[in-house]
Amino acid sequence: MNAQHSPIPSQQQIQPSNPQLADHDDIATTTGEKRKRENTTTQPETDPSLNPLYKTSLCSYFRRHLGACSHGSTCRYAHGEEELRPRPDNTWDPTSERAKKAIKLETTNNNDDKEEEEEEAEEIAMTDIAADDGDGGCLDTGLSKCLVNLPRKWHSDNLRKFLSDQGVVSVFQGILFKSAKKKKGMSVGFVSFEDTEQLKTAIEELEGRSIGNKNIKVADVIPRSFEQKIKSAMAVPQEAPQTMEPALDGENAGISRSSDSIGYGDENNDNSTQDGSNSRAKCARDVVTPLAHMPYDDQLEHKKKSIMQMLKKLTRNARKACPSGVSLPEWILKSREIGGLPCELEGIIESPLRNGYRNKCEFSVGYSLQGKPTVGFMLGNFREGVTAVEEPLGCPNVSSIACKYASIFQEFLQQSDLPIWNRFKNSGFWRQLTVREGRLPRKAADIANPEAYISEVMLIVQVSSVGFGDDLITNELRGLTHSFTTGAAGSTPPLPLTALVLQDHQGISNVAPADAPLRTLLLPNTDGGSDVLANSNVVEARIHDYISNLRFSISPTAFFQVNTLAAEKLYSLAGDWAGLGPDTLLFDICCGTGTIGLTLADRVGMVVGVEMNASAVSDAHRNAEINGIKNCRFVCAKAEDVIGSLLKEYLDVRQKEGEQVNASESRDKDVTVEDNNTPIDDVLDSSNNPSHGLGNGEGASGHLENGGQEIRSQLQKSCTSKEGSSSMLHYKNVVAIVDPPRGGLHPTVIKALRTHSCLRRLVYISCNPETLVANAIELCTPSPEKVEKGNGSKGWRKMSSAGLARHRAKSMPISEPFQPVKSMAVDLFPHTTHCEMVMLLER
Ligand SMILES: C[S@@+](CC[C@H](N)C(=O)[O-])C[C@H]1O[C@@H](n2cnc3c(N)ncnc32)[C@H](O)[C@@H]1O
Repeated sequence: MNAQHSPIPSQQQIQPSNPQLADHDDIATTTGEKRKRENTTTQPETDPSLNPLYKTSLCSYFRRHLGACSHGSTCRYAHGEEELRPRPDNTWDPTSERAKKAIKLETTNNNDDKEEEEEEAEEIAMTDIAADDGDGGCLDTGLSKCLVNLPRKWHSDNLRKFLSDQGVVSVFQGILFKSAKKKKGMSVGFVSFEDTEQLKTAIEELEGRSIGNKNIKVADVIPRSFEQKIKSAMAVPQEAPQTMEPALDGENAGISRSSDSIGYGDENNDNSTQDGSNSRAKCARDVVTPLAHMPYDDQLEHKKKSIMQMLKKLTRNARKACPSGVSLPEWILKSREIGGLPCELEGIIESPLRNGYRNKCEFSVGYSLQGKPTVGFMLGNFREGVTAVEEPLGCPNVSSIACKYASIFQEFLQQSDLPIWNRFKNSGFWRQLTVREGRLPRKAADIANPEAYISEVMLIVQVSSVGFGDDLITNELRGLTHSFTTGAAGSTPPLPLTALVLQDHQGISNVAPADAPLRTLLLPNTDGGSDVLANSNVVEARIHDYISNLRFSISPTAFFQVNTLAAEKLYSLAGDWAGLGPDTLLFDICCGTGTIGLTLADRVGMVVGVEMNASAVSDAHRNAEINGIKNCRFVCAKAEDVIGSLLKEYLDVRQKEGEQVNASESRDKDVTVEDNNTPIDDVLDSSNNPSHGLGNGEGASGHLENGGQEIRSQLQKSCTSKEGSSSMLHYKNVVAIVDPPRGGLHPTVIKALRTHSCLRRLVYISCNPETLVANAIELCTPSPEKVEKGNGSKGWRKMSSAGLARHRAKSMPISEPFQPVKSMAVDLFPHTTHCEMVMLLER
């Protein structure tokens, strides 16, 4: 046997000094040099294919002598690309076509990345500049232009000098302007003008000019959000002072709330510049439903494209975060074949209802542009000094029933003795009206007249009662109740009215914490017979809706998807992708009123839901009961506080089962709250961790801010359920469906899901593709050989969510990554830029 070209690799042979290169005579290296044969000794023969380096290098004899290798099929080297196997570190023989392809892909992606970073930086800089016109105010887009193709090295002074030096029309004074701004490194600058005359002259002057070999382009300033567009069209209501105030709350600062509410601060706070509309937004319809001017098919196409852009970030960032020395996972290598996507985007499911689909609308109380007390949508952003409110009449996503209630309330306010909330002074009484609708069960065919199926309505009036006398309040509430009941009864057809709730909230923003006091106001008989007990607390307010033929009871502050029929499609898709069966244990993380788990309960062995909103959890229990579902357990806690313990509890039992551990021992074992990776005390501190910077809206403001002891005992109580413990032994398939708020999953939850290797499949439902991508980067990036410890998170505030995720991925404990398998969008929000997404991750 030819010892120098032995068909059987020896142990020595598989440990070359450079493990990337197999021990082979004359093997070509990456640099093209030929490596000398190494002395090897023949080892006892074992099955050569078991050797990790078997067929991981191309056979040079085979290549050079056109297929003639004396070892034939016993050769340990690959005879051609087809036989070639990846190396243990997942790289390919550097002389192979596959390796060359990977290198090419990496180079292209690096370039893409660079471009992406530049674009991102430019976008941020543009926004920074555009948001500040130099007077601390906001840019008037009507009197501003951006100049494109400026030298990157210029800063504002260069731009000002350039403008002053120009002048054919205005030869002596150069181009007149109000302010000119440019950031070094960007090719775009902003110029604003005092009046249209200045603007017109400047355009004439700049037309056709070039700097170096680049033609200057004068473009419209397209603001990042509607706020700038609207600003100039908005008069600050007469009540409010004309000064600018700093942004103080999520609602008005444009920080998104959960996707279940409608108001300027969330769904409406879109990047409207991407909707193809250049018209100035002047009405609530444009603000709330910026895509309403497009045919529905175009809206879907638009959403699909923007989701694709976002998904590509997952590929780019996971590749960038892939530790050196670890080869790129297959899904990244394959992404090139599908345009850089991490997996196929299988399409977008349309909403069964396009108009009036919202079952929940939050109407602000304020003044119209004409100074009239109004109930509807804010036309702009408080930060920009816009507090004007317009009636919701033209907004296609709002039902006519919700519009009617807004107008009944508006009429009432016009004669109320209590003041409307003033956002500048943080004073006043009436703040907001929320209309929640419950519908009858229906079939798809019923959607021809969807409003006929609205059978229940809950009204939630938010007030700030501090400083107002009880008698006055009681009197006003009596009048309010009367207005709603008579208004509802007097409409044609009469409006359903199931519950009227008062929410007392003192905070600056209208976004009330889950524990803001609620009071149910008794409604008089429709014949006006009984008196209104305005301060009664007796009746529990709730409405009902149906998903997949299950009845759901919903309390005032519990989350419920705003488009019930589309939500049904979303949940059934998630269920189909989750690979469910009788031996499945399904974790429903961020379960709300239990919708996902309960609608899928008949397809699995058991559901464990986790939700932090106590009312929603109590609804979930009630919903299980009214639908006769017995295989669900709901835990009331922040997911980050309990997920590690729950996974450990269930998955450890599985493992033990595999190890033939006595089942009764498992049944009786005490549940502990410690987690392999995050002891409970650490977890409880995690809200202080600055690296949790994904703007985890709802997640950040939990009502369960109790100590570790309380959570421990709560968990122990809920975890010692006999039923749960005894039946968990049968589950071979463990799946998680996560449906977090816009901020995405807490890092502790991501870490727990990733490091519990028994969890093989994860379905991620997201109302915010950006945080889905950020979370998926952490879930899908391969582990390094050695984890970086304590690399801090300095500067995390400035990082993009993807950058932060890459940073976190570095310190993720070594674990098998997930792979994106497929994704699909579901349009729950027609006429807006928002969309739900489902992504299947597997490992
Ligand atoms: C998008 S909703 C989904 C609810 C439910 N899956 C559904 O479709 O009806 C997100 C839910 O997560 C809950 N939530 C937010 N942060 C949470 C956290 N840290 N832990 C557990 N639940 C949380 C919210 O209260 C809300 O009910």
